[in-house]
Amino acid sequence: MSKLLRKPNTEETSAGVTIVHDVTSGNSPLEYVRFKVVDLAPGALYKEELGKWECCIVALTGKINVTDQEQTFENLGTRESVFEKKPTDSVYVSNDRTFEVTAVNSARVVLCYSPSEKQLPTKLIKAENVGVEHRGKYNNKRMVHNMLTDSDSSANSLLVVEVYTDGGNWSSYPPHKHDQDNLPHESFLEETYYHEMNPRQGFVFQRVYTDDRSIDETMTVENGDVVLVPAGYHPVGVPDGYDSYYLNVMAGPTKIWKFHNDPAHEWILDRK
Ligand SMILES: O=C[C@H](O)[C@@H](O)[C@H](O)CC(=O)O
Repeated sequence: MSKLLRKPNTEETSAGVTIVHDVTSGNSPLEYVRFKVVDLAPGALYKEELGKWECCIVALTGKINVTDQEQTFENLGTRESVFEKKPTDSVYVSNDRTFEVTAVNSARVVLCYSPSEKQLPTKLIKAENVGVEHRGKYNNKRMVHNMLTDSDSSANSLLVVEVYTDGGNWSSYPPHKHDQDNLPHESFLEETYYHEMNPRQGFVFQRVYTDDRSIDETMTVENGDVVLVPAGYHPVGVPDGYDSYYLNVMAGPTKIWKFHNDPAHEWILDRK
């Protein structure tokens, strides 16, 4: 199995708290992005001290309360399934803070991390304020929820988006990359993909490849899987009959999303 593909690896770490994914610099090739998926039983509490990391706490499904020990946000979350296809609530918590998440009902929480030195204010990113963007044409259509974009000054280095791609369509396509710290031409952002499928038994194909093909992995990605993108192009193809969801975390030395399309496939964008 590709080293870039992570299957769910559940571990109950305390009463009602199950870690489903925990991507760190210690167990991945990523240095700027950390990623965690946590399942919480009703009433369960997850607590974390952040150190020099900032974190976007996403109420992926279910309802949660979040506190940074100064502010408390209650009943966050808008959906029982990501395939309700509506934005959800998130909370940005900066470095050197401690946060607690408590489940109001059964909840899945996604924790998105990137390095941070300058402490910024904790911020509730309300679902109603999440930008919804429809991209693409022909069989390249997808819908994007922009939770933390590169133009959002709420975070130091973190970008978080979620993408919906209906069956028979491609996204993160034409293939693009952002693996060179070469602004203004291209930025260097590492990336993770957290995937869900509807129906659950579905799969997508995701390729991660570099110009020199030093990385060239084509993966069958299933519900709940994570794909790591340390470098390279990273297109996703969705079979007919299934809908794809993924949540992206991106971070790098500069919080600018300046990608470079694979020249061989950029013509896709020119179709009338
Ligand atoms: O670089 C960003 C990620 O590849 C996705 O968020 C991608 O941009 C989604 C899309 O535009 O299809």
